Amino acid sequence: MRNGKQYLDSLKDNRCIYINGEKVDDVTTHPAFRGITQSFATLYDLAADPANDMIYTTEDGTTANKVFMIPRCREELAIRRRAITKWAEATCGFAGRSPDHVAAFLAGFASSPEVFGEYKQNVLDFYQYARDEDLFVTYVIIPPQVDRSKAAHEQEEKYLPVGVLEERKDGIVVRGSQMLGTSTAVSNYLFVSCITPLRPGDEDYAISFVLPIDTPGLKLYPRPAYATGKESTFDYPLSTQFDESDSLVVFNDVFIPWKHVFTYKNIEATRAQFHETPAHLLGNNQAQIRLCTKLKFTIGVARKITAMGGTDKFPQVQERLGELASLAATVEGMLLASEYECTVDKNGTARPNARFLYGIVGMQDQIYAGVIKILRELVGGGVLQLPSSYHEMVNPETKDDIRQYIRASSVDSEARIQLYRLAWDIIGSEFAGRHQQYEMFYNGAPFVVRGHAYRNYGYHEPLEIVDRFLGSYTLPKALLKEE
Ligand SMILES: Cc1cc2nc3c(=O)[nH]c(=O)nc-3n(C[C@H](O)[C@H](O)[C@H](O)COP(=O)(O)OP(=O)(O)OC[C@H]3O[C@@H](n4cnc5c(N)ncnc54)[C@H](O)[C@@H]3O)c2cc1C
Repeated sequence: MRNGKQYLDSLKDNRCIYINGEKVDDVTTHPAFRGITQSFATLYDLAADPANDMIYTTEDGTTANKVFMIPRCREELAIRRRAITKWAEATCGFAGRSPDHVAAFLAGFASSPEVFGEYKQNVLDFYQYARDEDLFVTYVIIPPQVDRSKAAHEQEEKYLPVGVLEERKDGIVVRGSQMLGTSTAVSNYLFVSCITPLRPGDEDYAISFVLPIDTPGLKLYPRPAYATGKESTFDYPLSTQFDESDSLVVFNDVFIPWKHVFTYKNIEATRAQFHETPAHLLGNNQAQIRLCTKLKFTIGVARKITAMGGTDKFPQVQERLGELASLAATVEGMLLASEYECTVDKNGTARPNARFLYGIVGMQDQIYAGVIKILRELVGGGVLQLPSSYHEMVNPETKDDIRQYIRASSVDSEARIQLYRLAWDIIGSEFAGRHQQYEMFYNGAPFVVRGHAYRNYGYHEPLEIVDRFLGSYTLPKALLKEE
């Protein structure tokens, strides 16, 4: 189990990241990444402290972080959920790609290694290595947006999505790009593959591999950072601490040794790694645990704001709070149902129930947007009736006005501004806007996630009920005789 300092030290390598016209020298000190690296360091400290109950004994007898656990029964899913929740609470659910997300995919891969055929030992070895070293692995599994109506091999140039350029005795060389590496800039390893359906002819893109972030030829181009230029956590509590960054990832002829290859020019294995193993289920289970915490946090902010402004006494406001409660409870209920109704597969891995898990995944964009809309409604213009920064709260020429007019009857000016600033970082800042985009797309476009819900519902039961009912009546016998 590594601690926060060891995590920070592990980031000081030769990674190649360009932002705002410059190459980043050290992500742990650069203003765009300093906040999030500190936050992730806190997660590692938290996990390393036995008091937080995040350490388990692995099947090999070593000790590791529970986020890497392969759950074998319902109780182990619950144990894993409690560990993931600890991390989610430390980031208020606002770090989508904390290290537990891809750890869940790796655990899922390693639990069904046969899916990887001749590369299965590579998968097992890397899982064990990542688990035992407590590595932070991120992923890019979506081809870049160029022309979505065309297959990978039909794009106007061969290496737009990442593909095999050369096969060598000791490994492969890949070229191209992939979107959109959340937290990749501050992680240790990257898992690269393609989760979107591949077609015959796409074999060069039907690959999966891992590589260290500082591999020569790997370049990251992050979007603008929301922490940059924000001087104070008091003014932007989430932007300054939890902006995990999203990067376009470019592979300029990158060498991958065979030991790091999981699937190779194999369309079926590249699909099956996600959906025949429990990887997609366990990864999405982690994502829903995080979402649960985020919704609880957001609802807590709404509850506090309405109490502070005295609006919670209005029945109309209570109704809106009730709506928030229903939305959050639905997510939590579906998460727990997926755990309760889990099944143990042929390899002895507990798989969260797909009907409930994908049922909620398919609604996530609407639920999150709904929660944000209600919070917007409840805060009114209060989130904009704030000074531009904390400076006005301390400047002798302005502080008395601020104290006098930005207040609530129950708390002082500072507490009110602090809470409303937080609300703005949830609903209105650039960070907030990106989070709406994240919850809508991180798992695929809305039509994709609802496709998962459709495919995994299990229609035998409803069809049986309908057929039984239809079978209970026919045309009147007398009429049939007349025919
Ligand atoms: C904040 C954020 C973080 C992300 N982090 C990661 C990450 O860490 N790793 C990673 O691999 N990916 C990540 N992604 C990428 C994410 O997986 C993709 O955004 C997602 O798969 C959807 O692809 P797209 O954005 O290219 O949208 P598209 O697939 O281009 O879809 C955009 C819209 O076009 C329409 N459309 C497109 N194709 C079709 C079709 N076939 N049929 C009907 N309508 C269609 C739909 O209206 C759809 O909503 C992230 C995305 C976001 C926004």
